[in-house]
Amino acid sequence: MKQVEDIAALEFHHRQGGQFRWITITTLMLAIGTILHLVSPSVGGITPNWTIATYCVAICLTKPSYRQAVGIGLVAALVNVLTSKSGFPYGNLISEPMGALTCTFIVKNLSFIKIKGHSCLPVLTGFAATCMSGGIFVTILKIVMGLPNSVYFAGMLPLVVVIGLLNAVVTPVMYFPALRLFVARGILDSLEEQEVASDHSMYDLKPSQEGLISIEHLTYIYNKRKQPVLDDVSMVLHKGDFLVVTGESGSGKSSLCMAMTGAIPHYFGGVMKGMVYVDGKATTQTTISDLAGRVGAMLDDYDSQLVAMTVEEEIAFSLENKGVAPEKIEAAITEALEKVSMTPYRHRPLSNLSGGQRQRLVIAGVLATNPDILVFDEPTSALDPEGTHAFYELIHELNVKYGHTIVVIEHSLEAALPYANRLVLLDEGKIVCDADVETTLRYMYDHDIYKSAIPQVFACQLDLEKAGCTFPVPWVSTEAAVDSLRQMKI
Ligand SMILES: Nc1ncnc2c1ncn2[C@@H]1O[C@H](COP(=O)(O)OP(=O)(O)OP(=O)(O)O)[C@@H](O)[C@H]1O
Repeated sequence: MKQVEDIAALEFHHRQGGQFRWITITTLMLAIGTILHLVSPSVGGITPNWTIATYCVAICLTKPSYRQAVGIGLVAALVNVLTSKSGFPYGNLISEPMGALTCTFIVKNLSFIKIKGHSCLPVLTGFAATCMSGGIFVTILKIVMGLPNSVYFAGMLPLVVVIGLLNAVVTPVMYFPALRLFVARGILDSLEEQEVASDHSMYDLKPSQEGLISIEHLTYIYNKRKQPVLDDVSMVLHKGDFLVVTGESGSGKSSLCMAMTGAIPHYFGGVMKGMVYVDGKATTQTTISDLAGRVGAMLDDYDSQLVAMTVEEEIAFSLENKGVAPEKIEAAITEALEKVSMTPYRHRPLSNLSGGQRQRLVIAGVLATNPDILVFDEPTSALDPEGTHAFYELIHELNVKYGHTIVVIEHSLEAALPYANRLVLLDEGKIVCDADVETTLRYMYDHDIYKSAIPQVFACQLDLEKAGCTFPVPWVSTEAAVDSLRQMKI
């Protein structure tokens, strides 16, 4: 395990949509391979195996998993079966997946072999995959067609090696222009970027502070952006916190929320520096689905999180999706509905629910897997004042009664702050204040940052203080103001 000296400098690159890149690139390369296969002249019966060369290029470029490699091999086999003039082309169905697996094995294990800093993978894969695939193909052909040993050993196998050598030349000849093309088009990272890219498995990553979520020197730049949306952000979320994050539009609140759920860096494309730890584990060493069991998120357009027909089906769907055992689903639905006071609506169709009830249902779906941390991105933007109040009462109960740790991204602070123990202020991607509610509100006022969001009742207290008044209790809510005035016997 490698030690990390400076976590602020540790990078993680991810290109959005990366999970489908291998399909795009392989399809394109195999199409080129098929055309070359059909039109290229053979010299003395010898021609490169274009299909293998092109899928080797695709595999070297996209580094697919072994399962994906089998898929690539099967597509290549189908192309070969359909275009082959051989007496028994069906051996391709075994030989091509084996060739693609060989290529993938080399890409995963021998990438350290370089000559003068240049990757040898295209040469190695071109040769080895062709020998493996060709060797298997001619062996099957010999058995099925009953060809004599002399033809097999003196003719077929040497021919496979010769074509392997040819492919060791044509594969790099295609690889480097293809790499330049895909990098120029923004589909692939350059080789230098890939060096530092998205593999942190070799690092020994541990948080320097204890907490449910520990964010350390996090800087994040979205793809095709130059400026970071989060700039050297550090904070710790403790068990039991009710944390409100606020700031001007575009200050990076949602991005911070995405970093806590793992969507940054795993889903959104971009460059992340620094680290986010959830339960002591670096998010770059965890998958989004693992994180979903620890951090439940409700997005601002929460309606898009609803997919089923009835309330019960909706929660069951979210549980099945997270791999919960069928025998545990019934009890988990009952418990989640109880927590959000939706038990009587269990069999209701979603179309019969109000906006607030739909939101409660999304929360129930999130709660069903019992995550410790709940993150809400602008949860009240579509609710009326009554709905907003009911929402915060519910979240408060989840916090104090059920022990969930809460993070809320919020513009309208009036309703949220009475329940919060911390208020974090973001400004242009930086945390400029992380303190108790009163301190952060005062900071906003004194530094003229997002002053318009300060609850009116607190702004009133600050104006009265300017006129020389002092109060025993900060007016973070109307109730607190009344309490403060009562104590003063006014
Ligand atoms: N997927 C994305 N790709 C590129 N840029 C993005 C992406 N998402 C957000 N941004 C940019 O990042 C910056 C911060 O956005 P973010 O949504 O985190 O801020 P915010 O404080 O939540 O804003 P708002 O209150 O308006 O929702 C903005 O300039 C935004 O345009």
